[in-house]
Amino acid sequence: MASSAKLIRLPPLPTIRDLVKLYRLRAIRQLSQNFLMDERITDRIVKAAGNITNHYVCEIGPGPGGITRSIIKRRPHKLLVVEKDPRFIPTLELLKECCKDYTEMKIEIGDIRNSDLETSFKGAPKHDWLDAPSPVHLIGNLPFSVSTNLIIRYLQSVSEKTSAWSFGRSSMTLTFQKEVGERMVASIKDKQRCRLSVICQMWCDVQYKFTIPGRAFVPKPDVDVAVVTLVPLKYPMVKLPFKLVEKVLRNVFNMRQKYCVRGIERLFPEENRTELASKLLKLADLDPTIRPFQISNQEFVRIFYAYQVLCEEHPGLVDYDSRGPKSLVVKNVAQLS
Ligand SMILES: C[S@@+](CC[C@H](N)C(=O)[O-])C[C@H]1O[C@@H](n2cnc3c(N)ncnc32)[C@H](O)[C@@H]1O
Repeated sequence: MASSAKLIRLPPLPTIRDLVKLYRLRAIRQLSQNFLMDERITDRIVKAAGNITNHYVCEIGPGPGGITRSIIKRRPHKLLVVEKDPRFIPTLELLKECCKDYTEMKIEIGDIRNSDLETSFKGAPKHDWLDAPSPVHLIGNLPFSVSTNLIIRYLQSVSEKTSAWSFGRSSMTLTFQKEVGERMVASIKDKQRCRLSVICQMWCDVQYKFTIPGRAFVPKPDVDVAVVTLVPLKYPMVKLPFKLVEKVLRNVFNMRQKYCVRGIERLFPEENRTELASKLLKLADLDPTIRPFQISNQEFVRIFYAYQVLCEEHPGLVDYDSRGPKSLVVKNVAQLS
């Protein structure tokens, strides 16, 4: 890799002064623009993604192109960069020109949440889910404002094998606020364990790679940043609809400090709550007095399947939402009897 990197002539990364003067650029707070200008760090992020040479890469939020340079040095076959801020077009066009002999680079100006990754990577080989991970990779120093929301969407796509995961087990190498990264990998009894930990671990092998100190960014954010990789599991821990799993976790973790039975009760209309919660716990063979963060992934799987059994017995439960209007409760109670 080191020898091929030498052959590539990339323009130098614009300095901060360049960014301000040439592009009259000011980091926009709403777009979470905190730039990485240190090549050693951007190289390390890309290295965390594994082998990308001749592969298909989507970079989310390239900004002035620090990580983009590190990606290009590794010569992917195709590189799609999705950036919301059009002020970066000239810098990105320059990079596109430099790598055109070996990497087909496409610049998409828009919101990553509207990007159709399946169409963008049309032509990439489709791997069987049980094969080695696919040659499609998502890499990004994500805007904090969208990162958690985006990872939930991507996990749903992983569970449904759609979007980038229609090509097989595509990997993600993304940055998060340090505390969010710690939550994603938190295991049983860890005080950081929450809904996000379990939902990530149901479908992916999640690894906290390293921490980037806030001072490495321009402008410096108030927090440190985690680089996390997620590779979909060959055999997901659960084979149930994403929405069901998400709903159970949302309710159980709603009462973090209380016995788990309290959160489980919220899955059921008030009138039948006690009876159905105790039935679920019996089916799942779970102690009602443990707290949500003390529940292992395997035990959560038993809870999901027990809830599924109850939903099949009482179809009205599927749409029941404890936050919903009272009328919904009455309707569901009627269906339960
Ligand atoms: C934290 S900065 C990182 C920039 C660059 N990758 C780096 O490491 O220096 C986040 C980038 O994402 C862009 N961005 C923000 N929201 C976005 C969205 N919804 N879709 C695509 N890009 C977005 C911002 O304009 C910004 O360039």
